[in-house]
Amino acid sequence: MIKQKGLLFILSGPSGVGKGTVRKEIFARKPDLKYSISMTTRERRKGEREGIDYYYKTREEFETLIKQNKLLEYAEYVNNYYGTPREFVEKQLTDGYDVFLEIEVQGALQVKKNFPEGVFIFLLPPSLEELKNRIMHRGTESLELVRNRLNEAKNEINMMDAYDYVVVNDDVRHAASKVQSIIQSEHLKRERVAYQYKKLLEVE
Ligand SMILES: Nc1nc2c(ncn2[C@@H]2O[C@H](COP(=O)(O)OP(=O)(O)O)[C@@H](O)[C@H]2O)c(=O)[nH]1
Ligand SMILES: Nc1ncnc2c1ncn2[C@@H]1O[C@H](COP(=O)(O)OP(=O)(O)O)[C@@H](O)[C@H]1O
Repeated sequence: MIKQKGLLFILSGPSGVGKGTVRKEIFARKPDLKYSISMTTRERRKGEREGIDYYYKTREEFETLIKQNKLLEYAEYVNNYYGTPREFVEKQLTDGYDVFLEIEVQGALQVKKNFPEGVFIFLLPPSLEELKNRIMHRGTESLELVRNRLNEAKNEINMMDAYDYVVVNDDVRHAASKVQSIIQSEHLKRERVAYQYKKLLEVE
């Protein structure tokens, strides 16, 4: 029997909406999914670990990876590069595993171009006011950066139509459950299509 390819899920949305938080909640539940660890040129934060949170690269190393076409997508975000390793994702999908990306909007739109069969999930804040609170409470940004990020968020929210699903991140556990339901329902959808196709062949 031919092994079915895995599905690719992309969780994206504006900065500060809670992508990282929701992703961690989903993975704490030990789902049957492979998380794609990104590469970045940003400094390693306290508590972060190489190969668990990110693969940390110099700008030079990252630019070599770009030239060698080793990234499925990449984006420059607040003066740092972030990108998804192509080989890991393709290998897991071919081996039949589902892969989960948590990336910003520019990168998600690149994946959409190259990988339209992916399942694109947009995480939306309950309101812009709440988004501002979340960015400020995270405390890693100056007031000017908060303002820039909010303006950027408005442009990013306009890209929502390009996505298959929208999930409001009102409560972390609730949002994580909604994303898990989407994953389940995409599997059911695929099984149904496969079943109908098999039936069709039987009739012939
Ligand atoms: N395009 C792209 N974005 C990524 C990737 N990995 C992480 N990001 C996004 O980069 C942004 C900054 O991430 P990070 O520096 O960890 O800070 P955070 O704002 O605390 O999550 C977040 O929106 C992440 O979702 C990637 O591989 N590609
Ligand atoms: N549902 C939520 N309710 C309240 N605060 C949240 C929620 N989701 C995330 N946060 C908080 O918002 C801030 C931004 O979350 P983070 O996961 O870093 O966002 P992103 O990865 O999208 O930039 C963090 O301080 C996080 O604890």
